[in-house]
Amino acid sequence: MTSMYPGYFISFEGIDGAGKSTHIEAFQKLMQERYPNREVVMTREPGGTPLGEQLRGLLLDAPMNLETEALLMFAARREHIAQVIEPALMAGKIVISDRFTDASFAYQGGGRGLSIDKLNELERWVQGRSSGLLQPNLTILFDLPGEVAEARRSKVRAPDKFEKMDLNFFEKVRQEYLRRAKEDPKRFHMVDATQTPEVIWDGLKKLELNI
Ligand SMILES: Nc1ncnc2c1ncn2[C@@H]1O[C@H](COP(=O)(O)OP(=O)(O)OP(=O)(O)O)[C@@H](O)[C@H]1O
Ligand SMILES: Cc1cn([C@H]2C[C@H](O)[C@@H](COP(=O)(O)O)O2)c(=O)[nH]c1=O
Repeated sequence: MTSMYPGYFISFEGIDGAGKSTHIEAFQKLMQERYPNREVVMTREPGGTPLGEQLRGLLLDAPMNLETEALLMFAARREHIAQVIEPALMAGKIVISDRFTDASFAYQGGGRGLSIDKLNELERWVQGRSSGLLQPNLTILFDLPGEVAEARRSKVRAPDKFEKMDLNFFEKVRQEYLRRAKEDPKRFHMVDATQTPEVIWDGLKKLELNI
């Protein structure tokens, strides 16, 4: 929602291995160069606060009930919004978050099958404001077929709980991301992540933002 705060909120999304991390730091630098009078805050979900990072440790490793998982994702998000995102946006900063609520819809909803009504309720609870829902102004979605992402994912580091999921899970996650993007085309910028990193970066550099 563009007019809610003086700042600007950008999220990066995609299935694991789609290529967000490859571009996010360079994108932060690009924003800082382009908008030298604005502070650029880089953060991530789950995480972004000391409590959120503790919850991340649990969420990425411990087996748990699906509703517990969704509630903890939103609990970490509530803290993140209160401590980091909202104060930065109110101060006119640019916030870049590696994942936000679209990931809950995609992973807990699409992937795991939690009802979208329940996710909508949690979203309203955590992000509802008198002027509407706190949402990113821009969401950059790296879209990639599950099998390509699987082949790209690191074989060096041990996979976390989500990265261990099968192709069918990631295809459902991807489809929910695509459904969300179709529902809100003004907010989403789609990246065809099958392209080379150079081509993807050229596209990101050309993005015109209404900051
Ligand atoms: N466009 C690309 N073409 C080929 N390989 C790529 C491309 N983008 C990233 N990679 C490689 O794919 C792997 C996964 O990329 P990256 O870590 O950026 O994904 P990610 O979406 O951030 O994953 P995660 O969400 O699990 O952190 C890395 O080894 C990276 O070098
Ligand atoms: C915010 C959020 C994240 N997830 C999942 C998606 C990823 O598998 C991990 C985070 O790992 P990353 O390397 O930092 O991308 O968490 C989720 O299932 N639901 C969420 O709301």
